[in-house]
Amino acid sequence: MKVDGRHFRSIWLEPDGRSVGAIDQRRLPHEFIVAKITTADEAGEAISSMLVRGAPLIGATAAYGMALAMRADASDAALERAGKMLAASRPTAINLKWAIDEMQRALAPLAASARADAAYARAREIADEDVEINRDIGRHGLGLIETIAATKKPGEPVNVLTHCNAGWLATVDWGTATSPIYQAHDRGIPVHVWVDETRPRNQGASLTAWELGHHGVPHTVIPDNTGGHLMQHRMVDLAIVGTDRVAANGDVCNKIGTYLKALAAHDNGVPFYVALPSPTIDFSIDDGIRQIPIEQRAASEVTHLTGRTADGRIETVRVVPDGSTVANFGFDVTPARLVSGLITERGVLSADRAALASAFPERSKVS
Ligand SMILES: CSC[C@@H](O)[C@@H](O)C(=O)COP(=O)(O)O
Repeated sequence: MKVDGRHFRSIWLEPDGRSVGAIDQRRLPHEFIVAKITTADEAGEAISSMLVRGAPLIGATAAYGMALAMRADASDAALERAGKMLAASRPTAINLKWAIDEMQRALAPLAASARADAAYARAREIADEDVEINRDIGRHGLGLIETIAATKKPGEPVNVLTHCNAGWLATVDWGTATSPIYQAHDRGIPVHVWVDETRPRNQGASLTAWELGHHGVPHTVIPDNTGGHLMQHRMVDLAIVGTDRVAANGDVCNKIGTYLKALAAHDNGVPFYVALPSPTIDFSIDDGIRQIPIEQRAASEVTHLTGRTADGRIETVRVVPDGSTVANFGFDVTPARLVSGLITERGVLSADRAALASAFPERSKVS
């Protein structure tokens, strides 16, 4: 997507053919800085520090991390070691494990001398496939927006609520939840997005708002607790969120607070859709609530806030009293019964085992 009129992906291979460029998402929206990742360890650190984040981008970064590892040492032991190190960088997004498995499956049968080139080629493919998948998610999700737009008065926007950042920054390009929105906007359908700020790290306020603004999509940032009120007053036509892992039964794990939005949507008859690429499906898990590991992050993400002062300095301030205990669960699970549908690259599916398995038979048999 575009940044100041110039097309960017969130991650790319640098012209030197070895190192990897990525937008440093910790600095947005205040500073647009490109980071260079030159080793597998740096790729792991980029994921755990959230320089890159969002399930599909975590997967693509891990794939490039495996390629960087193979460049340094293409032995069997290094292939195993790099996979373990990268897999430990964040626990919830299954795309991480998916990408590492893909890389190991492609590289293990090869002679060590052939592994580095093959690893860069497969990482590039994983990144390119993500772009195509997200484009297709947008095509399928567009139908949902078009149906609602047909019920509106001329010029009246379709109001979409989203949580966290499942935009192009969270993927390689297009985003998952945002892809239908961008495609509707690009076709001239009036869309307006309610952007949940998404405490504690504020991915909505900092990243989704930044992306939508750069693409010219009308949007309003709201405190996390606002969605229920908006839904009661018919100010939300549709909710679309992303996900870090979908269990085989259709349960959806996403950024903390997603479940509360799904409950409010259910109570108010607002359609609640989840957009996902197939690598986000974990067919090895049957019960999302019991089995998906939920990341717990540093207390400082809750106790402190970072922002720009009036004179342009970036500062971090404490907002919680000294001595208070805090909890920082990164994700929650929305039961499948609250999900109106799953927007995938192969169409909009019901959130259940049969629909997932029949749309992705090759994946459902593997795990
Ligand atoms: C297309 S991204 C889907 C999810 O990864 C996204 O909604 C999300 O929760 C991201 O969480 P984050 O902690 O910022 O990595």
